[in-house]
Amino acid sequence: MLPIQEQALLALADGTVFQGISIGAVGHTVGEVVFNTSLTGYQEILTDPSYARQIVTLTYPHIGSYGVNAEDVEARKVHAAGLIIKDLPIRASNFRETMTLSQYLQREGTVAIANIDTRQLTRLLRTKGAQNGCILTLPAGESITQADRDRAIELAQAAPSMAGLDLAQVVTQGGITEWTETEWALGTGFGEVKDAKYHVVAYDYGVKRNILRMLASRGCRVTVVPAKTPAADVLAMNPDGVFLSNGPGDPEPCDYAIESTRQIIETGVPTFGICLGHQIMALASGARTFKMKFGHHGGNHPVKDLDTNQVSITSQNHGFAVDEKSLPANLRPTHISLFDGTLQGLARTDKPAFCFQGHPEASPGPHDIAYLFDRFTALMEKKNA
Ligand SMILES: NC(=O)CC[C@H](N)C(=O)O
Repeated sequence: MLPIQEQALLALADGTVFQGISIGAVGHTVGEVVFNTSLTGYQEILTDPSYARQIVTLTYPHIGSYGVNAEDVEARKVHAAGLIIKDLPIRASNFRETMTLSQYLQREGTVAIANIDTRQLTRLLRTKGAQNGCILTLPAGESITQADRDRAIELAQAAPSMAGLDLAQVVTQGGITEWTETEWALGTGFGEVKDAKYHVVAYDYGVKRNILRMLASRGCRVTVVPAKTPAADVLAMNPDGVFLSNGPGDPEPCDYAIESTRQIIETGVPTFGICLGHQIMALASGARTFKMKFGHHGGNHPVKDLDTNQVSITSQNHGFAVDEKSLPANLRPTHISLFDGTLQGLARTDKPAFCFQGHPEASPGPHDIAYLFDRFTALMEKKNA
């Protein structure tokens, strides 16, 4: 049960205002309002660093029913700027639960709103496109005035646009760390990589832990390095492969990442990029990116492998995409979205480098396309043979 039911407003930059109840921290938050269609995984979504400066609307109506635990996190803290849901169940129940979603949001200082007609909101975002918004909490029991509404709208309108924002350098970790933890399994929990076969250097632009775990589960010892690490420093570590992580914001202003990626690919070291990493690899190869209308966020996106015609149901979370018309001759499309035909995968024809726009580590989501991790280890195997 919630201790106090503070009220809350959700205002969009276009002037639309929704009224609901506060289920998180007191105060206000601003960010780009996006919708995610995943049925489960609210804790992984909240902690995904790619959601920095974004307020996430979950379209599944009941959120919070299994509470939160210490394991289902993709980073050490909540990165989403806020949360919008329809219904917070009165009771959370799960054998792994350590606290309720509401307690967690309060502890993390995350402003969140419930009792919102998320269908209406999602249709609005789908028709008009993603836009900035503000969640403003207000004391319980007091009537909400027009001045409160106007204040929330003004805060939404004053928030910076996502286009042009380099957020990778904001969320990247400070130092160099070694990652050895493998994937979680019921009964055994997390494991440790033993007798690692490959050494991978992973650029952290806001990396999700499950990517590192899936690499570790495939025999990789992973050295995680900050976003601005020069290519020369990475190459000096003698990696078998280099990984370019997911991350928040617009890929285009990340010139340091684009330049180091260009240099690394040039040397012929096997390179794999996911999401922001995919966009960085494309930019480093001479392609362009653009801002999508409302992006792809969810766990039910069909993607076609153009080499095999196989369709995978994938997890997605991106607001930018690579422009197919801008591809240079040495960048080959390997996957497309069956939702809107946008590019989902690319491979260099001249170097052992490939990338994927969606999330093969799908945490949460289906693992149909986890074969991309095996493709990466196969490239390293071939290089070392
Ligand atoms: N998940 C990601 O890495 C997102 C990449 C980028 N920030 C986008 O929105 O397109």
